[in-house]
Amino acid sequence: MMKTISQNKSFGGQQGVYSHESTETGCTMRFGVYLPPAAEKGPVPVLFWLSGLTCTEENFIVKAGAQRMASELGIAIITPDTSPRGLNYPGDADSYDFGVGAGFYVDATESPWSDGYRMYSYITKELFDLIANGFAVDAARAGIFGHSMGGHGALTIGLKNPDQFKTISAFSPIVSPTRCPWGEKALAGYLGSDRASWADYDATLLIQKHGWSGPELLVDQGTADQFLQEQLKPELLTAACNEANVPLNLRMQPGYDHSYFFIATFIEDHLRHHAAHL
Ligand SMILES: N[C@@H](CCC(=O)N[C@@H](CSC=O)C(=O)NCC(=O)O)C(=O)O
Repeated sequence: MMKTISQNKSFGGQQGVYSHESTETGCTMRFGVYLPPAAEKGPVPVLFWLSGLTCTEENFIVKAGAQRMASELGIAIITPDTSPRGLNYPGDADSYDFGVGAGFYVDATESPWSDGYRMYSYITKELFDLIANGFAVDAARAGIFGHSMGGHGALTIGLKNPDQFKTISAFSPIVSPTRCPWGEKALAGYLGSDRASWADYDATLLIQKHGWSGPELLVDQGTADQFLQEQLKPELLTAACNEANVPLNLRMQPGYDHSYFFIATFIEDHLRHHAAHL
């Protein structure tokens, strides 16, 4: 059963926040839904936004400034949380890059995480179905985008589910979690030490394996991003796309950092990109 936390009129549409009891994560999950005015007349295309480390459903809603353009383009935006909350596994709140706020959009296989840290299935099945059946959206016209850890989530989920998500874009994504400290910590913790099992959650390896025949991948990356060299490594995405003949529009944006100020600057381009292909 879904509960309404808040509903606010925004640019003629409505920004809502809701909660529900999730069977995938075994806890109460919150998510945001922006519905443009066009949704009053019929189902609209829908974008799933995946946020980064430390975020809840709220960061994008209050910082990205996406509602004005989503209203104009007639597109809905769904903003899930980034992990289960309240499960209280030992150590789950000890660090910002693992556990609470850091689900990495995987289905964990290691105990105790495997019980509730099922963000891959949560997004692709449970939340997707809830949105498709509970809101005025056309689930056959869905896209996915995200930031940092959420950019990794958008790339990996989109690449693995091209029939479900027709368009993909990302801001400052972790492109290869098997080759950066954030990713190695998360994948080892959630999936165990066998690196072979990590490949299914690495966008560069998924591109090698499956390719991508949808519209070009749009990726924005700030050159002044504090995580650029150690964690994000967009050059690995370029190499994978070149090898697999996957169309990539990687835009290096001079002077921009990792923050939502950067996201807010270029969010319009991403929304237009998705709207043009959905
Ligand atoms: N606390 C950490 C970094 C936290 C951080 O920068 N989180 C980003 C996403 S990073 C990759 O997934 C974020 O979106 N934060 C929320 C916000 O509203 O800015 C540190 O200090 O290093």
